[in-house]
Amino acid sequence: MTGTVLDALAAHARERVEEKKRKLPLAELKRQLREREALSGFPFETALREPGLSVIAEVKKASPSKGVIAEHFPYLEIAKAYEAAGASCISVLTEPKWFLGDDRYLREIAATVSLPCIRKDFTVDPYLIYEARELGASAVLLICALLGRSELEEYLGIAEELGLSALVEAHDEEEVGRAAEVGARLIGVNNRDLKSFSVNMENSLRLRAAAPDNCIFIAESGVRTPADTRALRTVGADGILVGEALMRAENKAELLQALRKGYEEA
Ligand SMILES: O=C(O)c1ccccc1NCC(=O)[C@H](O)[C@H](O)COP(=O)(O)O
Repeated sequence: MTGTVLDALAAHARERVEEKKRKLPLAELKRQLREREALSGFPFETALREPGLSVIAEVKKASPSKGVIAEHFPYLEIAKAYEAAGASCISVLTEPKWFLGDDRYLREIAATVSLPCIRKDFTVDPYLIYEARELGASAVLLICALLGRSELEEYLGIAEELGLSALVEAHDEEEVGRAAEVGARLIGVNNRDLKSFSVNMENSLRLRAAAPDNCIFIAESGVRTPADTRALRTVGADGILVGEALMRAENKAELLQALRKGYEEA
């Protein structure tokens, strides 16, 4: 990859969108959506508002930083195990090149489990939001580093219209401020530095205070121990987004329970 990883991911996402539009133009996708039942009640956000630690469990086959995480990848079984373990929501990667994700994984998981799912992708065009709805998602990820203020507002508006929640991801104070200004109700702070790939929990611990008290605040990346969730509670975080640690855990229920216990003990 040349440039930053995020630049490469975004450039490839733009190419994917053009290909998707050639296969199914946006007007036709919108027409198909009009025939579907409206999504009401913002199920993703509602699940995250439950008391206690909210856990968004990620179905993640590979990543730019770790390469292949799961050679054997029974994605439906993994999603069902997350549901049985008591996760609040499921994150499904659909980025195909570096995360080895697939739209099909999202469609099938959303149709199989009763937990709300977020489409984890690099949303660089409204098409991906409409498509997320068509695939059965209840939420999309909007990354501040990829979207200017007006795009963030526009994309949030589209998500809202479709009944989808938007998890707005920030890495620093400026991005948290921008997320708050555009009215994001769900703000995620990523602990992974996308240039060095280093993970530092301090990022979400420090930035909680920069986000509005009444937003749902999610710590993303590198969360793996009860000590992490204990520290997150002390700063007032509401939830976590966990990929690798849960993917590698033989007993997902045990890890999830331990993470919740750490949070409750704080
Ligand atoms: O995971 C990566 O290597 C990565 C690289 C570049 C951009 C994004 C990346 N990850 C996306 C995520 O947000 C994580 O999958 C998610 O927060 C879970 O992280 P983890 O628990 O550390 O697997």
